[in-house]
Amino acid sequence: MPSHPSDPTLQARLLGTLLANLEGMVYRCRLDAHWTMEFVSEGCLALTGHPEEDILFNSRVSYDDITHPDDRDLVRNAVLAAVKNNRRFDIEYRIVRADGEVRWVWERGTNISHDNKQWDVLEGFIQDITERRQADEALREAERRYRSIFENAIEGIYQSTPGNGYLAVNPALARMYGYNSPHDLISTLKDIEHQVYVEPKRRIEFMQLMLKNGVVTNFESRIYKRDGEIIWISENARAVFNSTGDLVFYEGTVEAITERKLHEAEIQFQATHDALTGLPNRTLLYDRMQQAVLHSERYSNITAIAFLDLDQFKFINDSLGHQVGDELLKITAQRLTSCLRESDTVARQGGDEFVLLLTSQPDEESITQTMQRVLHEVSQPWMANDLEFRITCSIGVTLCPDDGRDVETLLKNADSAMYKAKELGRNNFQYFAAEMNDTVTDRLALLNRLRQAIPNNEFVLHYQPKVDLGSGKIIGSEALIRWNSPEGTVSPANFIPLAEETGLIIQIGEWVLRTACRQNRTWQLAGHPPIPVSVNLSPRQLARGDIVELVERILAETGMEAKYLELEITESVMATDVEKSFSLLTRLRALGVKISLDDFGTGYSSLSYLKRFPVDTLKIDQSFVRDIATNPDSAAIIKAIISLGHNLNLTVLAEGIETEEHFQFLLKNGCNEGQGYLMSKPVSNHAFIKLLHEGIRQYS
Ligand SMILES: Nc1nc2c(ncn2[C@@H]2O[C@H](COP(=O)(O)O[C@H]3[C@@H](O)[C@H](n4cnc5c(=O)[nH]c(N)nc54)O[C@@H]3COP(=O)(O)O)[C@@H](O)[C@H]2O)c(=O)[nH]1
Repeated sequence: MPSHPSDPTLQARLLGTLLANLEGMVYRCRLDAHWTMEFVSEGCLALTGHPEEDILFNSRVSYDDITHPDDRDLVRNAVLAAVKNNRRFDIEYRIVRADGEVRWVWERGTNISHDNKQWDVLEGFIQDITERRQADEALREAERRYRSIFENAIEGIYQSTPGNGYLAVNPALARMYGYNSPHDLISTLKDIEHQVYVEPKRRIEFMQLMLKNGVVTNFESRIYKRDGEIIWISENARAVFNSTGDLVFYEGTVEAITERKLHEAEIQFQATHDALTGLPNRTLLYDRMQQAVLHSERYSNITAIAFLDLDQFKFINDSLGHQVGDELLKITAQRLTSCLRESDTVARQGGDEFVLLLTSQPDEESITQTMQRVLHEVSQPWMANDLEFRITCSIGVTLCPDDGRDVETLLKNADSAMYKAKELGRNNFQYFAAEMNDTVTDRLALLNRLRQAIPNNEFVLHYQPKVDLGSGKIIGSEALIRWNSPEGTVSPANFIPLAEETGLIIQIGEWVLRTACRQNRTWQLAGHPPIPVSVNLSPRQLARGDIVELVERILAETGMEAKYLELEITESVMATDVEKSFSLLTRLRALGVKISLDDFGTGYSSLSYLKRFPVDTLKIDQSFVRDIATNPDSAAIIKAIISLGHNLNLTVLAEGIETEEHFQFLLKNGCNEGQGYLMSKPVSNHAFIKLLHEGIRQYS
């Protein structure tokens, strides 16, 4: 028969079972100096390591002894306070077990009323909570660590709400965004989308990515700092959901990447721009051209590609030095840029070649106007070494889609048109025409043949007499090269510029100098009246700097006296590297060689140099002579040159005299000497000897 729950025997047995199996110790003790135990449950041994009988009535050890010395006051104060206030006490403290191990315990108890008035009695329960305390401590430690990371991280850390505000940010993020403290940031930024992101749509993209993937990685954006400064940041973040799957907040890290971005931009810029001029380079040009071609095709508008080459740049670079050459390229880059719209592109193709990309052009007229502007701007004077210079350019223009629909073709066509512009006297622009491509092929073929001309003995010299205008007597000769190529005679006007461009002129010029001196000496040895021979000196020959040695060597080789050699240089040679030219010409003069300034009046050199430079003769350019009758300006210029020359004690020679009228005008105005078809065209060596003997027609 089952016992009734109120049966005292049953209750005692249940209580005994409970006490025996409790993890901890039930006790009854006196509130005295030793916490004298009157009763302890079976758990005493497990808790303290002491058997019950050792503790009861302090037989071997008191509970006060077991209490950790550092915690005894704490325990006593807590118990006394509770007793005084008639409350339960509830304390955590340490005990020292029999084996010396320190354990944390949790004690709850109360003062109970009883008949003995000698001492108060406490009843309670003491439980080992060491594991929990350790777990709590570990948790607190972990929290401390994470807080330290949060507080001291260099990266910004945040939690933000989908509602556009911040829940928490660390000091690094506040600093990064220019705020005094995390609180300052959180209370100011209530609308992340507009207050933080420079492009507010980035916040929307951020949220969309979160919705789709739950994370964003390396999410790079530009953001406003508190003072309005814009910086680049990179975010790594994740969405945090609650147990029911609702989005609670986003949390993530922020890295300031402005420096990296600037560095990347710098690298990108370097990869796509020319280091000297800062202009887009070939890579970027091709890219933009490709886009422009597509645009032209889609919207049926014109894209113009202009290939521009500086005239005489190589000469300037060689003679004035690379620093001046670089300066000129930079100035040209600026001038070109100033002529175009922002949407157009000026690129440096390499060397002294530039490409202009003009998009969405309304018509050819507008392109023509731009090209005229470019020619004008490029030819403006510029200063180097305190000297004023001018340089011109030649431009080839091709149109998309009419002349080509791919980058390579368009550039090739523009290049061909540029060569045409060079051929037509430089300082002009030409639109591409299909037949121009043949010209480029022809040029390459010509160059190949030109290389073989000296070894194959294909050059000869012709001579044009120089005549004293007063007496009509031949007083000199100009050596002019002729090329009897196997394919026919090639005019020097066609191959000299090519030889100049490619440097072949150095070899050719040396051949001319040697041949002219040798033949002149042969005339003299044959008993013909000795007259000087003039040889054209290319700017490149002078720029090399060894011309004096070359002339000396050839004079020695041929036995010709220096006074019979005249070197014709152009004005530009004199005006480029002034000191170098001055020194070379002075040394040539010292040998006894004469110097004449060819094509005078067409260049830009300062007249002050004329006074200083060792020059003997001014050769009035034939373009002025040709226009004597039709252009009063030309006539006036001729008169001025004659007067200038005479004032400087120079001989003045006019070239290109083709008519009696030219002759009379020049004679009347005091020009000393002349050259031209009226007297004689350039003739062969043999024919010239004949002229020397027979003389030419007498004038005046
Ligand atoms: N560096 C070198 N340049 C040279 C050399 N030989 C010639 N050249 C240069 O080539 C250009 C063309 O020369 P060319 O066809 O020989 O023409 C010369 C004369 O034939 C021409 N001329 C002379 N008189 C008249 C005339 O009355 N009318 C007319 N239309 N042309 C005429 O002028 C040219 C001479 O020019 P210049 O040298 O300025 O005195 C030319 O630039 C030559 O310089 C060479 O060996 N080396």
